[in-house]
Amino acid sequence: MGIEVKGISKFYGTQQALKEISFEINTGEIVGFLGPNGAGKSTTMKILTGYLPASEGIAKINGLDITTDKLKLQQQIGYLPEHNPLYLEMYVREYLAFNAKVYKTLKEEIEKVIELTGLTPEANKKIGELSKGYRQRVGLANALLHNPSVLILDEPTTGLDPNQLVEIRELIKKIGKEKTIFLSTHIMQEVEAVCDRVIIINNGEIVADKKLKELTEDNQQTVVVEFDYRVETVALQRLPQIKEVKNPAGFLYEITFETSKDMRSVVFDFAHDNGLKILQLHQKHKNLEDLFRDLTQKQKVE
Ligand SMILES: Nc1ncnc2c1ncn2[C@@H]1O[C@H](COP(=O)(O)OP(=O)(O)OP(=O)(O)O)[C@@H](O)[C@H]1O
Repeated sequence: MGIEVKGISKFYGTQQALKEISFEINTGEIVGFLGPNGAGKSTTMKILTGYLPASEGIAKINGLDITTDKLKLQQQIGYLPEHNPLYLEMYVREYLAFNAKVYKTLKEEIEKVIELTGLTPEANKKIGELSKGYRQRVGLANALLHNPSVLILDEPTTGLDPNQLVEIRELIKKIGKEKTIFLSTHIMQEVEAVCDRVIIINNGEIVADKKLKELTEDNQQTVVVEFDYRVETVALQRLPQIKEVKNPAGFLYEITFETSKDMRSVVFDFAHDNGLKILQLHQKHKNLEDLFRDLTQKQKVE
Protein backbone atom coordinates (compact mmCIF):
# COMPACT_ATOMS: atom_id res chain seq x y z
CA MET A 1 0.00 0.00 0.00
CA GLY A 2 1.91 3.13 1.17
CA ILE A 3 1.98 5.79 -1.53
CA GLU A 4 1.16 5.25 -5.21
CA VAL A 5 1.63 8.04 -7.76
CA LYS A 6 0.70 7.45 -11.42
CA GLY A 7 1.23 9.98 -14.19
CA ILE A 8 0.77 13.12 -12.07
CA SER A 9 1.23 16.43 -13.91
CA LYS A 10 0.79 19.93 -12.56
CA PHE A 11 0.47 23.17 -14.47
CA TYR A 12 0.71 26.60 -12.83
CA GLY A 13 -0.83 28.64 -15.63
CA THR A 14 1.24 27.67 -18.63
CA GLN A 15 4.25 26.51 -16.59
CA GLN A 16 4.42 22.74 -16.16
CA ALA A 17 5.86 22.05 -12.70
CA LEU A 18 5.34 18.25 -12.81
CA LYS A 19 5.57 16.11 -15.93
CA GLU A 20 3.71 12.80 -15.58
CA ILE A 21 5.59 11.62 -12.52
CA SER A 22 5.07 8.07 -11.21
CA PHE A 23 6.50 6.23 -8.22
CA GLU A 24 5.51 3.95 -5.37
CA ILE A 25 6.50 3.92 -1.72
CA ASN A 26 5.96 0.77 0.28
CA THR A 27 4.57 0.72 3.79
CA GLY A 28 7.35 1.23 6.35
CA GLU A 29 9.89 2.75 3.97
CA ILE A 30 11.70 6.05 4.58
CA VAL A 31 12.10 7.61 1.15
CA GLY A 32 14.00 10.80 0.41
CA PHE A 33 12.70 13.09 -2.33
CA LEU A 34 15.76 14.88 -3.58
CA GLY A 35 15.96 17.65 -6.14
CA PRO A 36 17.41 21.09 -6.78
CA ASN A 37 15.43 24.24 -5.95
CA GLY A 38 12.28 24.52 -8.03
CA ALA A 39 12.38 20.86 -9.15
CA GLY A 40 8.80 20.18 -8.02
CA LYS A 41 9.21 18.61 -4.55
CA SER A 42 6.80 20.87 -2.64
CA THR A 43 4.26 20.74 -5.47
CA THR A 44 4.26 16.91 -5.32
CA MET A 45 3.86 16.95 -1.54
CA LYS A 46 1.05 19.48 -1.61
CA ILE A 47 -0.78 17.31 -4.14
CA LEU A 48 -0.31 14.18 -2.01
CA THR A 49 -1.64 15.91 1.09
CA GLY A 50 -4.68 17.35 -0.71
CA TYR A 51 -3.56 21.00 -0.48
CA LEU A 52 -3.32 21.32 -4.27
CA PRO A 53 -5.19 19.50 -7.02
CA ALA A 54 -3.15 17.72 -9.69
CA SER A 55 -3.79 18.74 -13.31
CA GLU A 56 -3.57 15.11 -14.45
CA GLY A 57 -2.90 11.66 -13.01
CA ILE A 58 -3.85 9.52 -10.04
CA ALA A 59 -2.38 9.26 -6.55
CA LYS A 60 -3.37 6.92 -3.75
CA ILE A 61 -2.28 6.69 -0.14
CA ASN A 62 -2.96 3.43 1.65
CA GLY A 63 -5.21 2.57 -1.29
CA LEU A 64 -7.33 5.73 -0.90
CA ASP A 65 -7.64 8.09 -3.86
CA ILE A 66 -6.43 11.59 -2.97
CA THR A 67 -9.28 13.30 -4.80
CA THR A 68 -12.27 11.18 -3.82
CA ASP A 69 -11.29 10.00 -0.32
CA LYS A 70 -9.80 13.29 0.89
CA LEU A 71 -11.28 13.31 4.39
CA LYS A 72 -10.42 9.71 5.26
CA LEU A 73 -7.02 10.34 3.80
CA GLN A 74 -6.18 13.32 5.95
CA GLN A 75 -6.68 11.12 8.99
CA GLN A 76 -3.95 8.79 7.72
CA ILE A 77 -1.40 11.43 6.72
CA GLY A 78 0.75 13.64 8.90
CA TYR A 79 2.14 16.64 7.02
CA LEU A 80 4.95 19.01 7.94
CA PRO A 81 4.84 21.81 5.35
CA GLU A 82 8.00 23.58 4.19
CA HIS A 83 7.08 26.75 6.10
CA ASN A 84 5.90 25.22 9.35
CA PRO A 85 2.97 27.45 10.40
CA LEU A 86 2.96 27.90 14.18
CA TYR A 87 1.16 30.28 16.53
CA LEU A 88 4.10 31.92 18.29
CA GLU A 89 1.97 33.32 21.12
CA MET A 90 0.63 29.89 22.13
CA TYR A 91 2.24 27.54 24.62
CA VAL A 92 3.53 24.24 23.18
CA ARG A 93 1.12 21.96 25.07
CA GLU A 94 -1.78 24.37 24.56
CA TYR A 95 -1.09 24.54 20.79
CA LEU A 96 -0.93 20.77 20.43
CA ALA A 97 -4.07 20.28 22.53
CA PHE A 98 -5.86 22.90 20.41
CA ASN A 99 -4.97 21.08 17.17
CA ALA A 100 -5.68 17.68 18.68
CA LYS A 101 -9.33 18.65 19.18
CA VAL A 102 -9.92 18.29 15.43
CA TYR A 103 -8.95 14.63 15.66
CA LYS A 104 -10.48 14.06 19.09
CA THR A 105 -7.07 12.84 20.27
CA LEU A 106 -7.00 11.76 23.92
CA LYS A 107 -4.92 13.74 26.42
CA GLU A 108 -2.64 10.75 27.07
CA GLU A 109 -1.94 10.50 23.35
CA ILE A 110 -0.90 14.17 23.24
CA GLU A 111 1.50 13.53 26.14
CA LYS A 112 2.94 10.51 24.30
CA VAL A 113 3.63 12.65 21.23
CA ILE A 114 5.24 15.35 23.40
CA GLU A 115 7.51 12.73 24.90
CA LEU A 116 8.34 11.06 21.57
CA THR A 117 9.38 14.35 20.01
CA GLY A 118 11.51 15.32 23.01
CA LEU A 119 9.33 18.32 23.86
CA THR A 120 8.68 17.48 27.52
CA PRO A 121 11.08 20.14 28.94
CA GLU A 122 9.69 22.82 26.59
CA ALA A 123 6.00 21.93 26.75
CA ASN A 124 5.11 24.89 29.01
CA LYS A 125 7.00 27.47 26.97
CA LYS A 126 5.60 29.79 24.35
CA ILE A 127 6.36 28.59 20.80
CA GLY A 128 7.87 32.00 20.06
CA GLU A 129 10.48 31.38 22.79
CA LEU A 130 11.71 28.12 21.25
CA SER A 131 14.80 27.59 19.09
CA LYS A 132 14.27 26.68 15.42
CA GLY A 133 15.06 23.01 16.17
CA TYR A 134 12.41 22.87 18.89
CA ARG A 135 9.88 24.65 16.66
CA GLN A 136 10.50 21.92 14.08
CA ARG A 137 9.80 19.36 16.82
CA VAL A 138 6.48 21.12 17.51
CA GLY A 139 5.70 20.85 13.78
CA LEU A 140 6.55 17.16 13.85
CA ALA A 141 4.52 16.61 17.01
CA ASN A 142 1.59 18.37 15.34
CA ALA A 143 1.89 16.09 12.30
CA LEU A 144 1.87 13.04 14.61
CA LEU A 145 -1.10 13.97 16.81
CA HIS A 146 -3.64 11.75 15.05
CA ASN A 147 -1.21 8.81 14.84
CA PRO A 148 -1.04 8.78 11.03
CA SER A 149 0.55 5.82 9.25
CA VAL A 150 2.13 8.03 6.56
CA LEU A 151 4.26 11.12 7.21
CA ILE A 152 5.01 13.68 4.53
CA LEU A 153 7.78 16.05 5.57
CA ASP A 154 8.74 18.97 3.32
CA GLU A 155 12.37 19.94 3.97
CA PRO A 156 12.17 19.15 7.69
CA THR A 157 15.71 20.27 8.52
CA THR A 158 16.00 23.52 6.57
CA GLY A 159 17.55 26.29 8.63
CA LEU A 160 18.69 24.09 11.53
CA ASP A 161 22.18 24.28 13.00
CA PRO A 162 24.37 21.14 12.75
CA ASN A 163 23.41 19.85 16.22
CA GLN A 164 19.69 20.40 15.71
CA LEU A 165 20.01 18.76 12.30
CA VAL A 166 21.44 15.57 13.79
CA GLU A 167 18.74 15.54 16.50
CA ILE A 168 15.85 15.98 14.06
CA ARG A 169 17.29 13.33 11.71
CA GLU A 170 17.56 10.89 14.64
CA LEU A 171 13.97 11.68 15.58
CA ILE A 172 12.76 11.06 12.01
CA LYS A 173 14.59 7.72 11.96
CA LYS A 174 12.99 6.77 15.26
CA ILE A 175 9.50 7.68 14.03
CA GLY A 176 10.26 5.88 10.74
CA LYS A 177 10.50 2.53 12.55
CA GLU A 178 6.70 2.54 12.75
CA LYS A 179 5.59 4.71 9.85
CA THR A 180 5.97 5.28 6.13
CA ILE A 181 7.93 8.51 5.62
CA PHE A 182 8.31 10.57 2.47
CA LEU A 183 10.64 13.52 3.06
CA SER A 184 11.90 16.15 0.68
CA THR A 185 15.31 17.73 0.84
CA HIS A 186 17.97 19.20 -1.36
CA ILE A 187 20.71 17.96 0.94
CA MET A 188 22.26 14.67 -0.16
CA GLN A 189 23.79 13.88 3.22
CA GLU A 190 20.30 13.98 4.67
CA VAL A 191 19.14 11.20 2.38
CA GLU A 192 22.25 9.18 3.20
CA ALA A 193 21.72 9.68 6.93
CA VAL A 194 18.02 8.92 7.12
CA CYS A 195 16.55 7.15 4.08
CA ASP A 196 16.28 3.62 2.68
CA ARG A 197 15.60 4.84 -0.84
CA VAL A 198 15.95 8.01 -2.88
CA ILE A 199 13.74 9.42 -5.60
CA ILE A 200 15.43 12.23 -7.54
CA ILE A 201 13.35 14.87 -9.30
CA ASN A 202 14.69 17.41 -11.76
CA ASN A 203 12.66 19.94 -13.76
CA GLY A 204 9.42 18.20 -12.81
CA GLU A 205 10.59 14.74 -13.95
CA ILE A 206 11.66 11.70 -11.92
CA VAL A 207 15.22 10.97 -13.00
CA ALA A 208 16.17 8.26 -10.49
CA ASP A 209 14.53 5.88 -8.04
CA LYS A 210 17.08 3.77 -6.21
CA LYS A 211 17.68 1.97 -2.93
CA LEU A 212 20.67 3.53 -1.16
CA LYS A 213 22.24 0.10 -0.82
CA GLU A 214 22.26 -0.29 -4.62
CA LEU A 215 24.29 2.88 -4.97
CA THR A 216 27.24 1.39 -3.14
CA GLU A 217 26.86 -1.96 -4.87
CA ASP A 218 27.15 -0.47 -8.37
CA ASN A 219 29.48 -2.50 -10.52
CA GLN A 220 31.74 0.46 -11.05
CA GLN A 221 34.56 2.23 -9.26
CA THR A 222 36.83 5.19 -9.81
CA VAL A 223 40.47 5.18 -8.81
CA VAL A 224 41.82 8.64 -8.09
CA VAL A 225 45.56 8.83 -8.62
CA GLU A 226 48.14 11.59 -8.65
CA PHE A 227 51.43 10.87 -10.44
CA ASP A 228 54.58 12.95 -10.27
CA TYR A 229 54.45 13.56 -14.02
CA ARG A 230 52.00 13.94 -16.90
CA VAL A 231 50.59 10.76 -18.45
CA GLU A 232 48.90 10.51 -21.84
CA THR A 233 45.27 9.59 -21.15
CA VAL A 234 45.37 7.15 -24.11
CA ALA A 235 47.94 5.11 -22.17
CA LEU A 236 45.59 4.86 -19.19
CA GLN A 237 42.70 3.99 -21.51
CA ARG A 238 44.53 0.73 -22.33
CA LEU A 239 44.12 -0.54 -18.76
CA PRO A 240 41.79 -3.58 -18.35
CA GLN A 241 38.01 -3.03 -17.79
CA ILE A 242 38.45 0.69 -18.33
CA LYS A 243 35.38 2.89 -18.72
CA GLU A 244 36.78 6.40 -18.81
CA VAL A 245 39.75 8.52 -17.82
CA LYS A 246 39.48 12.12 -16.64
CA ASN A 247 42.30 14.56 -15.90
CA PRO A 248 40.62 17.18 -13.66
CA ALA A 249 43.86 18.94 -12.67
CA GLY A 250 47.65 18.81 -13.19
CA PHE A 251 48.91 15.25 -12.78
CA LEU A 252 45.68 14.08 -11.11
CA TYR A 253 43.64 11.39 -12.90
CA GLU A 254 40.24 9.84 -12.22
CA ILE A 255 40.17 6.39 -13.79
CA THR A 256 36.78 4.66 -13.90
CA PHE A 257 36.66 0.88 -14.22
CA GLU A 258 33.65 -1.31 -14.94
CA THR A 259 34.26 -3.78 -12.13
CA SER A 260 33.79 -3.90 -8.40
CA LYS A 261 37.21 -5.63 -8.00
CA ASP A 262 39.75 -3.31 -6.34
CA MET A 263 41.80 -1.90 -9.25
CA ARG A 264 44.34 0.10 -7.22
CA SER A 265 47.04 -2.52 -7.74
CA VAL A 266 46.56 -2.31 -11.53
CA VAL A 267 47.16 1.46 -11.36
CA PHE A 268 50.13 0.89 -9.06
CA ASP A 269 51.67 -1.58 -11.57
CA PHE A 270 51.03 0.91 -14.39
CA ALA A 271 52.98 3.58 -12.49
CA HIS A 272 55.83 1.15 -11.74
CA ASP A 273 56.06 -0.07 -15.37
CA ASN A 274 56.19 3.52 -16.64
CA GLY A 275 58.70 4.83 -14.10
CA LEU A 276 56.17 7.10 -12.40
CA LYS A 277 55.86 7.87 -8.70
CA ILE A 278 52.43 7.87 -7.03
CA LEU A 279 51.73 10.92 -4.85
CA GLN A 280 48.23 9.78 -3.86
CA LEU A 281 45.95 6.87 -4.69
CA HIS A 282 42.44 6.05 -3.51
CA GLN A 283 39.36 4.20 -4.61
CA LYS A 284 35.95 5.85 -4.83
CA HIS A 285 32.59 4.17 -5.38
CA LYS A 286 29.91 6.02 -7.24
CA ASN A 287 27.93 7.75 -4.55
CA LEU A 288 24.72 9.70 -4.26
CA GLU A 289 26.51 12.96 -4.90
CA ASP A 290 27.86 11.72 -8.26
CA LEU A 291 24.46 10.34 -9.22
CA PHE A 292 22.74 13.60 -8.27
CA ARG A 293 25.25 15.67 -10.26
CA ASP A 294 24.98 13.41 -13.30
CA LEU A 295 21.20 13.50 -13.26
CA THR A 296 20.60 17.13 -12.44
CA GLN A 297 23.36 18.37 -14.73
CA LYS A 298 25.57 20.07 -12.21
CA GLN A 299 22.83 22.30 -10.81
CA LYS A 300 24.07 23.93 -7.64
CA VAL A 301 23.04 22.28 -4.38
CA GLU A 302 24.13 22.61 -0.77
N1 LIG B 1 1.85 28.82 -6.66
C1 LIG B 1 2.66 28.80 -7.71
N2 LIG B 1 2.42 29.53 -8.82
C2 LIG B 1 3.24 29.48 -9.88
N3 LIG B 1 4.36 28.73 -9.96
C3 LIG B 1 4.65 27.98 -8.89
C4 LIG B 1 3.83 27.97 -7.70
N4 LIG B 1 4.38 27.12 -6.80
C5 LIG B 1 5.50 26.62 -7.39
N5 LIG B 1 5.66 27.13 -8.64
C6 LIG B 1 6.76 26.81 -9.57
O1 LIG B 1 6.76 25.41 -9.80
C7 LIG B 1 8.10 24.90 -9.85
C8 LIG B 1 8.28 23.84 -8.79
O2 LIG B 1 8.21 24.46 -7.50
P1 LIG B 1 8.28 23.65 -6.12
O3 LIG B 1 8.05 24.63 -5.02
O4 LIG B 1 7.40 22.45 -6.20
O5 LIG B 1 9.81 23.18 -6.15
P2 LIG B 1 10.71 22.57 -4.97
O6 LIG B 1 11.43 21.42 -5.58
O7 LIG B 1 9.89 22.32 -3.77
O8 LIG B 1 11.73 23.76 -4.72
P3 LIG B 1 12.49 24.26 -3.35
O9 LIG B 1 13.56 23.24 -3.07
O10 LIG B 1 13.07 25.56 -3.78
O11 LIG B 1 11.46 24.39 -2.28
C9 LIG B 1 9.02 26.11 -9.68
O12 LIG B 1 9.41 26.55 -10.96
C10 LIG B 1 8.13 27.14 -9.00
O13 LIG B 1 8.52 28.45 -9.34
